Amino acid sequence: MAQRQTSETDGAVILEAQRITHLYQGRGEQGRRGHAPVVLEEVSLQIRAGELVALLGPSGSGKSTLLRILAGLIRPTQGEVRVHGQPLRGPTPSCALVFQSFALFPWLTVLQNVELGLEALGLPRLQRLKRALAIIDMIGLDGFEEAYPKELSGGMRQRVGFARALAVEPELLLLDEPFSALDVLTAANLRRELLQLWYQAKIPTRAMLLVTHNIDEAVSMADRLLILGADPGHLRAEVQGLPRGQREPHSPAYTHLVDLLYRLMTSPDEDGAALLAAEEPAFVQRGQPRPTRPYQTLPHVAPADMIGLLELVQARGGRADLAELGRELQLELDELLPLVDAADLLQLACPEEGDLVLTAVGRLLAEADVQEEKRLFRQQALARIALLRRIAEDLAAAPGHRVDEERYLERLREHFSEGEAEAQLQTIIDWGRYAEIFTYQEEAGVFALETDEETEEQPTEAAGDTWRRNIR
Ligand SMILES: Nc1ncnc2c1ncn2[C@@H]1O[C@H](COP(=O)(O)OP(=O)(O)OP(=O)(O)O)[C@@H](O)[C@H]1O
Repeated sequence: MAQRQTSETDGAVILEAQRITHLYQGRGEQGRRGHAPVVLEEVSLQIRAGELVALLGPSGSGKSTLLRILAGLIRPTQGEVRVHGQPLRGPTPSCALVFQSFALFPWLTVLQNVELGLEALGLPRLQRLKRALAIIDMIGLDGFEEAYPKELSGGMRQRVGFARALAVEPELLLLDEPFSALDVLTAANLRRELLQLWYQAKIPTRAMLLVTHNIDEAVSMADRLLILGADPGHLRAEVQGLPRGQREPHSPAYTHLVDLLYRLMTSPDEDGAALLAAEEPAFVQRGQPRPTRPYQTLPHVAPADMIGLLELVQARGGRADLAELGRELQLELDELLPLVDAADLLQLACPEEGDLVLTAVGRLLAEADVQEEKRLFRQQALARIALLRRIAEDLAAAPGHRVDEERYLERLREHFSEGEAEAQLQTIIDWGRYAEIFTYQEEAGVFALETDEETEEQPTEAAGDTWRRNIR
């Protein structure tokens, strides 16, 4: 592909975020003892003319929130965004967003959807129409001007999303996983066409910031990569991309960078910049130390899925390359990382130099029958997951061996948003049920100990025995 024509102003800072900290003071948080989870902490970055920057990070690390802050859609709790040195006070035509979900108005035609973005610019009707038609043509939607979104394939809908954003001729295009809802081939086509338009300077966009979960996408597109860590979201490392023209998949440099990124992303507790610098100083620009993690965060995965991954690794001799696993299973980072994170948290496997390596218990579990699998999972879960252990201990001590979930939700809400607190509890429920640590009565929102016929006759003592038997 042709290289992007460079311009005199390449390298000039278009947008700068200074020490952005954000707390969601949403409906769920108001009035509750002043607690609101910190979503982003002290994030500073710059986007310069001429570059495409990828923003990678685990699910929930605040990538979308950061993008919305940079677009002027959300005002950060602390810190400031500046566009060409001027404080950003709200949405600006200089920065346009493309969403993963396309976000089109179904009752408007393609042309009307694209024109909509131009209304805010206050252009006369004829000029709006001309500009919208030109961009529709350029983005490959010629002939579909009067079609409604429901008549279009996913790929074409996203073309409308791009056309709408590009119509305002933004200097900075903010892309929130724009290819992740598309099938593999459509995504590859759209990526290539976008880069072509940009490299050939057919669009006036001067820089792009791309949020992605796909490491291959990031390595093949980005000039620079920003890696966010979670709990709370912070900038872990800044990594130099490969020079354009040297990004052929499977080339040694490409594979090396992919491996490094997997390594970084699967070691959330290590100092990102230090880890990479030891490995490849030329790639690393800077990083920010991890803020202290306030509370154990569970990845939202089903135990069976994690065990499936362990079995696959075991079938390969107990060690497998994460990048290869991801590609083979067609799992993007937001799907693969939580599985790796769960296995690591339970000490069933650990990430090591871009590979996933089973621990001794992980190997046993991967080879075990269902009952033994559950027993080992239970053993690890009770040893490693503080909240599960707490519930198990409370159940053993509680009258009737029943405990209300509200007690734990209250605590979780002090550390997470309302939605995330509920999601954390749901994961605890899924893991605890799978491990047969407790039963959960959904309607009453109550945990109870596993009982069998014997325990029903003598609920108090026998149920305690069941739990004691379970955790052995
Ligand atoms: N409107 C909101 N109100 C309250 N909390 C929110 C809101 N939007 C996001 N959050 C929380 O903020 C955190 C960061 O969310 P965000 O969507 O920015 O992360 P992300 O890195 O983009 O995640 P993903 O990769 O899953 O899209 C999450 O814990 C999420 O639950």
